[in-house]
Amino acid sequence: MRFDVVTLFPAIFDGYLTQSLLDKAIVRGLVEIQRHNLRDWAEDTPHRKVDDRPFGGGPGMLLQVEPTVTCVRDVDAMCDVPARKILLTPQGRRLDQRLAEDLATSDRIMLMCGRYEGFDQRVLDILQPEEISIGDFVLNGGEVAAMTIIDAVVRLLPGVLGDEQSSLDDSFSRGNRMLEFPQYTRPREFEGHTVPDVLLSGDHAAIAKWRAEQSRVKTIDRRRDLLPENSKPNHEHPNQRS
Ligand SMILES: N#Cc1c(-c2ccc3ccn(Cc4cccnc4)c3c2)n[nH]c1N
Repeated sequence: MRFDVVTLFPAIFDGYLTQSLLDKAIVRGLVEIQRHNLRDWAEDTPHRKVDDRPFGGGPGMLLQVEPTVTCVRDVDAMCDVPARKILLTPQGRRLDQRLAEDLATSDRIMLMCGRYEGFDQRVLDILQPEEISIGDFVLNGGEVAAMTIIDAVVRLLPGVLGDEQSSLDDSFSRGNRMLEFPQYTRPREFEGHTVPDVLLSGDHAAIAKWRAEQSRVKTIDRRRDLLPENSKPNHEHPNQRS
């Protein structure tokens, strides 16, 4: 899979791209991530300006339609595989595991990271990107959301996680809508806190039963909405692909 990230701050991704799981996936050719600085498409070259004040007044600045549309079209054309265009915005469809799994089926994804107050509306009208939000809180730009999407998607790609780390049993993965059971490792005791005896018993049936019960109790306590009898579909955003 290839990701193309359009951003005013490509350097934000430097540390992220060298973290082990992603770095290994890149080295193994399982994923490719290309960054594109929107300022490289600025018409006003001395100041590389790509933003301006909103018509009709209001706070802040908007990213202008001309450099953005030109950039996205140029980036899309850099590779034969057309990119699935995703625009990060607080107004987008909420990212969840189901959407991450859908995104993981794409061969190429372009992540459009805005800043300031976002993009001129004509960027959305012309390019028709899918709009995705990572949650009901306000960030300063799309870059953190883009990294979140890359993180959630790359771990789902075949071969990225070893079998022992399979994402299949994760909370939320592939329809699994239960929170994870508590986990323990060495030492067996720390400051008087011990490991549940069942986990040391070697009785795999009893361990499985205990873990299932722990997941159920935790889910009821914290995320009753995840239980099948309470689940509601995550309605697709109006401009979301089916
Ligand atoms: N995805 C996602 C997001 C964002 C987000 C994404 C892109 C941009 C570009 C600019 N801002 C600031 C901004 C502030 C106020 C109004 N509109 C925009 C962004 C916020 N915030 N929260 C999310 N879950």
